[in-house]
Amino acid sequence: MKEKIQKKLSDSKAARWTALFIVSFTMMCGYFLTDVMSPLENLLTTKGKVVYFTDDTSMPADTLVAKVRLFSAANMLSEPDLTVEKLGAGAKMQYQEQVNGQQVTVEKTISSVARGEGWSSTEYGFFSGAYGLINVFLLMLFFGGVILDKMGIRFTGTMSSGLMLVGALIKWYALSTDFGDAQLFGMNMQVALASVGFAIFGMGAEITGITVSKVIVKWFAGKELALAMGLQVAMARIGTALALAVSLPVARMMGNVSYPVLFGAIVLCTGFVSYLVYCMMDRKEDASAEAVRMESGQEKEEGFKMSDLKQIFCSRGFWLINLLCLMFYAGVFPFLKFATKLMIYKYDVPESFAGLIPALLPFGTILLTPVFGSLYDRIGRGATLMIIGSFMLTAVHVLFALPVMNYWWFAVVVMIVLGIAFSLVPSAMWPSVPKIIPMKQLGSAYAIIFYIQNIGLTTVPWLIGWVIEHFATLRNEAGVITGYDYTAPMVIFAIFGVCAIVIAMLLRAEDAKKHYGLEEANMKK
Ligand SMILES: NCCCC[C@H](N)C(=O)NCC(=O)O
Repeated sequence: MKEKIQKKLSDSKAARWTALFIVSFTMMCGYFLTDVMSPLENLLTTKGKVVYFTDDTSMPADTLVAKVRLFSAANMLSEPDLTVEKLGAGAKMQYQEQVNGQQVTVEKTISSVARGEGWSSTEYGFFSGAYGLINVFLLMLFFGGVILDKMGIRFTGTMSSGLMLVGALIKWYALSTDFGDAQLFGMNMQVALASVGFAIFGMGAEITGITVSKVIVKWFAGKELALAMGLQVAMARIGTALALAVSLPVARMMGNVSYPVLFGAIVLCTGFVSYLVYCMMDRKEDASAEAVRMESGQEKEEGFKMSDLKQIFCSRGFWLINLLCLMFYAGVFPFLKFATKLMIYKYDVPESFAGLIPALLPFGTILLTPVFGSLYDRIGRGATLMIIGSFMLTAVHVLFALPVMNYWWFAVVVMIVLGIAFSLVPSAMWPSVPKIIPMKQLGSAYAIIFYIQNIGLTTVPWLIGWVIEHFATLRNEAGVITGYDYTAPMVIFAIFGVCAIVIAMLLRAEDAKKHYGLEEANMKK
């Protein structure tokens, strides 16, 4: 009689792709919430109500009331019974506006009215960077990696996806509440509390990120690893793209910035449940792997020891990946936080469409990341792909910094190029880590990379918010904001790109010396 040969659950194609889909869904929900506030920068940084017109322009409500009153007085019309509170969808307004140097009377219809929160650009930058606050300053990402290697995938992922949910709910509470002039930690109470929520969420999101990376290596090592990682990143990008595309329309429709966050929190609940489902599969995979080990008489793998960290810290290739990740991602994710407003003020895109142009970036990566991942699996050239991606990132930011070509279509083309760069580097970088660091230290290795990356995700939005407030904001004599000049912030982003190029080249040289195999295919023939 033929003996039954034990197989691991992950040897089944259907099982491993199902596991991938489930954990990627959890991550996608997290990415949605991460960027759900990015298209709301203009609304958050406007004080009082904002009026949206049917022709897709917007205006602070008190400015509109003043203009309409002035128009009525100048035209000897009876004083309109108009206050900011009375403005509502469907109302028709008449006032005068300068068009091509001439005063013309315009008639507009209000499509919706939403409440602006009156944050400063610095406050918005602080809030956006708060994502990595606990990860960086309380070293939680580092400890998260150690917890992952010590306590395992099921415990860590359940804890971290729960933390994402708690953080999202705090953020929603902060944004849906009017705290008046109350202060917390010497800051506007709403900004401070929303930042605390975002920091707790960010801790959960990043620990979930390293857990999901380890899950994928566990199921796909020696198989379609880069394709699987590419697909996971692609699904995550769907979350980012949806956030960028739907957030502002939802906020406008509901009249308040808190609703997109509430929607994100509900989505996250489903992500949490899907991780619990994955935990059942993970248990089965462990049981089947143990049966295979027993049958083949293999030694049990030694568990993670703190001394293993030394091996990680001593690898030059590992540090180069860290630095590349820091610089490359500093030029992408923080940029997305400010990109919608850039579209409005530099490229003159109507506010309701402005989020769609940055949304092209993640949408493009949805297709391309798995394509490049599969390319890396089959033909290799990982380090080269990273160099090309870094060149493209730099070119994109230089083009955005130029004071010319301020056309919306140009912004679209440049954003597509950024999408290609943002597919090339992640699809080659993440699957390269297991070529440098062994499996049992992988949780800690990914955690350290994410930790260093989070230093950028935290401090770069602070820097850019501050630079926009002090060097990019244009005001008239009365101190009223009239526009923005984005040259300085975009030059800063371009510098990150240049650093990424240099580091990616050093990484390729190191690979040639140490034979990590970054230029070789992942799939064993
Ligand atoms: N906006 C989400 C930030 C997630 C950062 C995360 N540490 C990460 O790098 N994930 C991989 C990726 O390419 O998104």
